[in-house]
Amino acid sequence: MGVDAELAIPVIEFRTGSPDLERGTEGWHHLCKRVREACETYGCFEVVYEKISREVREETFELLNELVDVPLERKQLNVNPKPYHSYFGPCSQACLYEGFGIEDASNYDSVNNFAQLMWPDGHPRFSQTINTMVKQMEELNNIIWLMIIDSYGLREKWESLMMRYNVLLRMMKYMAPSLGEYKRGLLAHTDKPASTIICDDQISGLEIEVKDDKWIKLSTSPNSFVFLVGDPLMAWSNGRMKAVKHRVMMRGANDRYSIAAFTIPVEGTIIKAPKELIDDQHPQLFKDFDFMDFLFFSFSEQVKLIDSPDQIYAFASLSPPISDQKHGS
Ligand SMILES: O=C(O)CCC(=O)C(=O)O
Ligand SMILES: [Fe+2]
Repeated sequence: MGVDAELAIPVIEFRTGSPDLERGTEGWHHLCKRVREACETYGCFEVVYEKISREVREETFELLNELVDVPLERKQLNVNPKPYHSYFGPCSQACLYEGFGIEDASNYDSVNNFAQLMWPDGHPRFSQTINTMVKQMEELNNIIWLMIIDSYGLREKWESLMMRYNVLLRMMKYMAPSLGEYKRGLLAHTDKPASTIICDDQISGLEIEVKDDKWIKLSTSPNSFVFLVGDPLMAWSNGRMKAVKHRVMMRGANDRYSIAAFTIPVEGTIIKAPKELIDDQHPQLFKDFDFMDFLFFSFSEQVKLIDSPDQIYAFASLSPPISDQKHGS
């Protein structure tokens, strides 16, 4: 169905140096409320975050341009047994898409190892810039997660609630379609990592579903990023937040470049809704589950026929749901 040009997702500003970013201030609580509302209503928002400099951002995209020119046999060295962590070239399901994966990319050595696979003589500027970019995106993600925790009144417990995670960086290119075409760049899906921060080069293409088959196209500014709630964060919130269905659709003469910082909870992490988010009005929707088991499940052959947003229900839903009273904590 159609793309609505009128509707837009919330834009939330995190102003550098502002007291609003100091935990506990009135401004902080106001931002927490806006973040929570956006995550519950849309499952995403645009965040204006100038702390990540335009220079680093522009250089990141220049480097991504260099990366896509690496010979295919080198690109194919980017392999990882974990789903969605490896290189994918254009294929029948996504003929415009190409993407690379760097696991634990806020760790310099991981980025450097990747760079050495792609460029046998190494590429220190790639390793440095990409690692800097990812560390700053991770910092942004941490602020947003803290806001989510505080927005549900769970401040006292934040240390136990904050999942430990690594950042999976994916660096992507979507080729421009033929003249006049409006063509799929990436299949509609909900994200399987806990949450995602996307940064693009202002060539639009990312669309989110606001209601059944009603889509809006996002367009970001050079200082903004898109935060997306993934299935595990939705399950953690006991269904209060929405895991947003999104896709990439390409039109026009320009290729699109984007990078995504995915939060991958560390091995052994159990996704479990805090007991404060379970009550009679909000019975527990999901059983506690191991994040990695879910990730492997959602990319397995048996699951291919299940629509992406339904996979988490197939994997972990409790039916009937159980309220706190019956379940205890
Ligand atoms: O490239 C984009 O804008 C979106 C990428 C995405 O949704 C994904 O890799 O899961
Ligand atoms: Fe996605």
